[in-house]
Order: sequence, then structure tokens, then C-alpha cells
Amino acid sequence: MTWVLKAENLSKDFRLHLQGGVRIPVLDDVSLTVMPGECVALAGPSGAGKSTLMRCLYGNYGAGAGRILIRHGGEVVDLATADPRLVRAIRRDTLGYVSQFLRVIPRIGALDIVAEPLTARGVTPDAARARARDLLLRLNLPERLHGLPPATFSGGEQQRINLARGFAADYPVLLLDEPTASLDAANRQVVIGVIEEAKARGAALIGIFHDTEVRDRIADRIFDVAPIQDAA
Ligand SMILES: Nc1ncnc2c1ncn2[C@@H]1O[C@H](COP(=O)(O)OP(=O)(O)OP(=O)(O)O)[C@@H](O)[C@H]1O
Repeated sequence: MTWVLKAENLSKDFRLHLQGGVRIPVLDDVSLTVMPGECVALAGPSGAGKSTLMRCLYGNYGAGAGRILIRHGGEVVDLATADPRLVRAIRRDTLGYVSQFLRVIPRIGALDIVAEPLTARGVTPDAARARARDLLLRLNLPERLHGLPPATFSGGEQQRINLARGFAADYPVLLLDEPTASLDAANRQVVIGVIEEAKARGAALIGIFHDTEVRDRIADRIFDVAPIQDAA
């Protein structure tokens, strides 16, 4: 079997222009290879750079050095240097990201927010909504909420909509940022089940899981993100 995502010698600094250009080194020579069907948990103390690494892997932050290779449509692409149109195509077809907080779109109902990654790929609206409905119900989001814009939903409801959106489209690679942070025990179990199914179909998952019970259940290995002063 061959890898689906490979970060090679990744480095990332932040430069604080409002503070006289102070440089904050966060990632230094990080290399990580992820296989299909594998779940890698990013670990390390607060401030070590886990979220920064995730954002680099999604192409949100440019890397100061290194490559982020991803298999996309039979080709290997370097996300760190890909042009924005290709990055959009990768995010549509190959690389999903479940962030901690839902980005609410005014006036769009929960069902359509979840169905959108599928319709973006050309799935018919009816089929996309049917899949979205199934996932929302499985995540205990009652039907009466499906048509409503989620701006006023609780934190846990919004997180479940985000999860349904992330898992609707069967991405080959999925990034998960604390996917169970706002959930009760019953919903955590549902999410563990959804994640296990994604792994079984061959999805590669990279996540930050502060919830150790969830991490122990689903992670195949831990990848330590070392604070830079310790790594030196
Ligand atoms: N946009 C930014 N500009 C400047 N510094 C940043 C930025 N984002 C993160 N940092 C700094 O980078 C370091 C790593 O932050 P990051 O959020 O990646 O850590 P983390 O390991 O995810 O922490 P936590 O577990 O607390 O969420 C921190 O020192 C943080 O202050």
C-alpha cells in the first residue's frame, strides 16, 4: 500500500509585523507520512504547533520550507506550492477538514450546508440531501432543525453539522480538529462509529483529539509535535 499524504521537512514561522517583525518559529523540519485507512493523532503540549500543522496540511498556511504531497486524482501534488485553483479542486475531491467551529452561512439551512460538498462534486441535489439527512439523523440532529440556518444552534449541534458536512463526501484524506470537543457521551460514540467506518473504507485521518478516550479508540498512532525549543 502507498501513502496518500506526506509532509516532508516542513517548517513554519510566524512573523509579527505589528511587533517589529518578531519571528515565532513553530514547526521545524516536520515529516509525516499517512497511509490509507490510518488515523494519526497529533499530540504535544499546548502551543506546540498542532493546529498550525493541520492548517499547513490543509494549505491554509503557507510553509516556510518543505513539501506537502497529496495524491489527488492519480497524481501527486505539492499543496505547499499548488495554485489556488488546484487547491480548491483538492479540497473538493480529496482533502476534507472538520474544523472545531462551524462557519455559518447566512440563510442557508443545516441540510444544505451538509449537502454542499456533494453537490459541489456534481451529485444531484436530491441524492446529496438524502445523504445529508441520513448523517444528520445519525448524529441525532432532529429533522425539525434540518431546514434552519444553524447560527442559533448550540455548540454541540453546530459541531455535529460540521461533522456531517465533513463525512458526507467520503474524502480520501480528512483532517479533524477536536471533532468531539462539544459533544456529550452518546454523540461521541456516534462520531467514533462514523470515524471507524471512514477508516474502514480507506480514508486517511489526521486529527487533534484532546479527548483521550476518543483518541485511544480511533488513533492507530500518535505523532508528537514537539515544541520548538525542545526539538532544537
Ligand atoms: N496566526 C498566528 N500568528 C502568530 N503566531 C501564531 C499564529 N498561530 C499560532 N501561533 C503561535 O504558534 C504556536 C503554536 O500554536 P498552535 O495553535 O499551532 O498550537 P497547538 O499545539 O495547536 O496548541 P493548543 O493545544 O493549545 O491548541 C503558539 O505559540 C501560537 O502563539
